[in-house]
Amino acid sequence: MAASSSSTLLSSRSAIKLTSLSSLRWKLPVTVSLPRHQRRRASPVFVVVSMDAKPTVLVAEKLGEAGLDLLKDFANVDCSYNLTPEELCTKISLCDALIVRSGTKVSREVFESSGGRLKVVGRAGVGIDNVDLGAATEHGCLVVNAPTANTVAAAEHGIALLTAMARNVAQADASIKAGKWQRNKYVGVSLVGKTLAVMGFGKVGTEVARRAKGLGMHVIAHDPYAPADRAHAIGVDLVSFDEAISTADFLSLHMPLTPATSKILNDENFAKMKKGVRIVNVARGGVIDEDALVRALDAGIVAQAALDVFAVEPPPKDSKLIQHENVTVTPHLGASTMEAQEGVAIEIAEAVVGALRGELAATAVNAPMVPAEVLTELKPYVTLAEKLGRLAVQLVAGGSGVKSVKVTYASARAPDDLDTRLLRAMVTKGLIEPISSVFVNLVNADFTAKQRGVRISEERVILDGSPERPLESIKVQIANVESRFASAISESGEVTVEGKVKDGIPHLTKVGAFEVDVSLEGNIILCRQVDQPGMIGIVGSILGEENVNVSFMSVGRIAPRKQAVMAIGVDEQPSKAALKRIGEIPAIEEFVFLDL
Ligand SMILES: NC(=O)c1ccc[n+]([C@@H]2O[C@H](COP(=O)([O-])OP(=O)(O)OC[C@H]3O[C@@H](n4cnc5c(N)ncnc54)[C@H](O)[C@@H]3O)[C@@H](O)[C@H]2O)c1
Ligand SMILES: O=C(O)[C@H](O)COP(=O)(O)O
Repeated sequence: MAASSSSTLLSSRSAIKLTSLSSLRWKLPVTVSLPRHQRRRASPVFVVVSMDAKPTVLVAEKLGEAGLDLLKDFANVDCSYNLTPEELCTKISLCDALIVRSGTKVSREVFESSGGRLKVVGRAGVGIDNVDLGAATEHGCLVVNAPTANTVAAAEHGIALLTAMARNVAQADASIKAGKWQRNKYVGVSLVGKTLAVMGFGKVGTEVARRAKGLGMHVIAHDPYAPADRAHAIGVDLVSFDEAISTADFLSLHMPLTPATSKILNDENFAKMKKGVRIVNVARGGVIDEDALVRALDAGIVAQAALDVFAVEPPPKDSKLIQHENVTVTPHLGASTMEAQEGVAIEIAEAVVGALRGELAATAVNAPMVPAEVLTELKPYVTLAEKLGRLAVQLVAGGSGVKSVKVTYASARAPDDLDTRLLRAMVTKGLIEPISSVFVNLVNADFTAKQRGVRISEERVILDGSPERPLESIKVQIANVESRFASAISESGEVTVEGKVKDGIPHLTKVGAFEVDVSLEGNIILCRQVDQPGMIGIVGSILGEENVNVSFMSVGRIAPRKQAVMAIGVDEQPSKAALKRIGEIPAIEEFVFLDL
């Protein structure tokens, strides 16, 4: 062993930026509509959808045909539009997945009403501000979105609003239809040479910037998280918020609605803008304080605004903002092109079907993600991690209360070359599922551990040698507990189990201080006995007489003729009578049956 590093990883994660990762496929454990006992036996990585139980997907807002066709190949699809919140809560308990656009609030009540059946929410679009992500995570429900298919549509709509606003297209159209011919009234402003500040330099913002440069505008951008070199590559300077809003002739908003961006354009910030600034918003209505915008329009600070999105949708008919003569509005049409809707429908249908199958598309917003190639390599270790968690918790004596768990990964890989989030989630699953009715998956593992007061720390032991395998061993230790099997307590005082993967099969290799070697298939009996000849035969023949098939046997001892721990892998659960007979063997000091 060359070095060791230690860290506590109980991080909670609400969202992951995926722009650069969209070509990868990811997987996670999600189980659909299976009875608990079947779920537990299923591979923790891949979903098992029972052949006679097709999942049900509720499509609550209109979705393109191509997406519906994809869904129908795999699931029962219920297209029910315009549901009231109450109707949605009633229906949801019969659904494994829900697909929405921006018009449906997926509230905490929806998750609570699902009774644990809802496993995936698919947002057919980008913004997930209508989905209660915290509640989804707490309920182990994966949220996926379709972040790329409507980017160009939104950018084109932003440019359409920009140009239409500058040339009063909507107002002039209304005027001529009202029988007027007002050429002097609708003199516009030119775009060429003007400064456009793109607020939020993500997917849509970048496409708007490209197009605006093509119109001859000087484009700057503000985005605290965007890399400057990406902006420079298309000739855009990243600037501070204050510089952006104070130097722009035009502002185009492209940031998400978050607590930090809510009402970010307010009285204070309108006061910093150039008099006569023009504003386009195809992001989210909530990023503007709408009352403050009306004041800024009335004061002439803002000359014009073009808005596709509103704090409340649809906005009240008598809204001063909507009725303002210098405001151009569209009813949240940014993503509404034939092409974008077809693309979004396919993108979200693939993500939802993939998630129901156990494959997590790159668009998960509330789960750690593990690339498929990493997962393939980690798969046997994932099983090992879960089984070690199951073994460790079953070794704890009732009433002890599991609070502090340490997982140690021994690997020749560099720390940043081994993503342990999936392994940690599976240890957590193994620790918690046998002692609760909670179904734990990659989405809710950290949350569930935290909620139950279980602190899981991780340690890396960096081994010398060639890092061909991702891991050499995993050790799970539970501190400050009594054990049902005293020999499982290591010298340092924790219930300790350790395992390795051999020929692709997870093995238990250490219990407490005793080295054993038994494959983690079926169930395990651990016995501590005085090391003496014939013990394997005695226990083996009792199990044989009771028709229990032994798959593996291994004896670990401290020294010859002293204490030894025998680990026996059994295919079936031995009867009480068989276990009693084993317990009655004089040399056996303690034993425990562990259900894997
Ligand atoms: N009107 C529509 O129909 C329509 C269509 C698509 C997207 N949208 C909305 O447009 C917005 C952008 O979508 P996207 O696909 O480009 O998302 P994105 O995630 O690719 O980009 C958002 C960018 O905003 C940046 N950002 C975050 N906080 C910020 C802050 N405080 N100030 C400035 N920038 C900040 C992020 O770093 C990111 O680069 C979202 O709000 C989305 O919901 C609307
Ligand atoms: O966030 C988005 O993707 C857009 O606002 C589009 O929303 P929509 O799907 O309701 O059109």
